[in-house]
Amino acid sequence: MRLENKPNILTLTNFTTESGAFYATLNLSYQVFGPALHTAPIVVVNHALTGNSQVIGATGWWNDLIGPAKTIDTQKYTVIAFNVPGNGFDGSVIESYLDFTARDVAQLFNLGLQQLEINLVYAIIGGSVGGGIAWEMAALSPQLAQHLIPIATDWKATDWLMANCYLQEQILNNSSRPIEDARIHAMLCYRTPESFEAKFNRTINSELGVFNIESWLAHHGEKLQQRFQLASYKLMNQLLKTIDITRGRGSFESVVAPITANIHIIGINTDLFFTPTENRKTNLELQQLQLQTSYQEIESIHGHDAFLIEFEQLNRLLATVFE
Ligand SMILES: CC(=O)SCCNC(=O)CCNC(=O)[C@H](O)C(C)(C)COP(=O)(O)OP(=O)(O)OC[C@H]1O[C@@H](n2cnc3c(N)ncnc32)[C@H](O)[C@@H]1OP(=O)(O)O
Ligand SMILES: N[C@@H](CCO)C(=O)O
Repeated sequence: MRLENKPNILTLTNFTTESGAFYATLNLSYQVFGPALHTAPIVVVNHALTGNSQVIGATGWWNDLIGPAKTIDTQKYTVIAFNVPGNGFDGSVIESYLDFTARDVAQLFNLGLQQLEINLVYAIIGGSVGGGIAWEMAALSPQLAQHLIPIATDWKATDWLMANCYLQEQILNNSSRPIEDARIHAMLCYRTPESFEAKFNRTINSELGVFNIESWLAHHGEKLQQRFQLASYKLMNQLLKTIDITRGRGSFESVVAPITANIHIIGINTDLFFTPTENRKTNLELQQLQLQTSYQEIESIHGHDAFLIEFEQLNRLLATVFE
């Protein structure tokens, strides 16, 4: 799948990943929405697993939150969104998905901002793996953002999340229909039993002669197969499982202490991937360290994907940050 408009491209040179892989050059693409760069406060938006830099527009994935006169008002804020190199939407190529961690991508995004002479942004916001990359960006450049808004995410992948990513990787490497089968499994993590019951209630798809939950899962599998590449899925899955701002750096306290941003954590009461329990713990630890932090929760039966569904709540929770 292509982006609606050709993205801008930055060339980053001599980049060594956390795992020691050397890239002489890497292309980092981005899109800008709203006022030109350097003419208004900047909001960095990080995409999630199957997203891209097209945050708004005909195929935009956050149109309900971002745009003219929306909560993140593109008449007031310049929105910049990078593509994760290798996400399949901009032609950028990486050698192996195993080379990269969430922190590497955060480092690339921060280098991209530096190349654009952006030293301070109003906010960094992202959902799921995009929120994890936002945490990593703040840990790498603690004074970069005035507001850090991690949604449906945390500063670390838990063992439960790693376990599901491992299963995703097994499917992606071994199945004869890797993208379809991986997406079917992933949908069980992105939603909840209550969400399925509310949608389908054991009904049968009379046209296909299968349960509606089955045809719905098959539909999501086929849809992703049409719009996403296998190598990109493997990479995004690898990024999800490697979120951890403390890896190789010491204690959580020492890593977060220098962060000057006002941290607005937004969780989802039914998120199976990044649980509200973990989010509350993070908020409490930040409070104890006297960082500027708050925790708010989206209430939804839909689980992790609620950050792409519950826009009324998301708009309300973010209104004060962007008013
Ligand atoms: C932040 C990011 O980067 S994400 C980037 C964008 N990501 C995505 O778009 C992810 C894929 N999409 C989704 O996960 C969802 O569409 C969301 C989260 C965006 C919205 O969820 P919902 O509005 O609840 O839609 P839901 O998951 O029920 O799916 C609806 C689809 O299932 C289809 N469907 C519904 N019931 C059935 C059924 N019984 N059998 C088969 N298909 C069905 C609908 O026709 C619809 O199809 P379409 O999407 O091709 O139009
Ligand atoms: N539905 C989301 C889930 C990942 O957080 C996506 O496809 O990107």
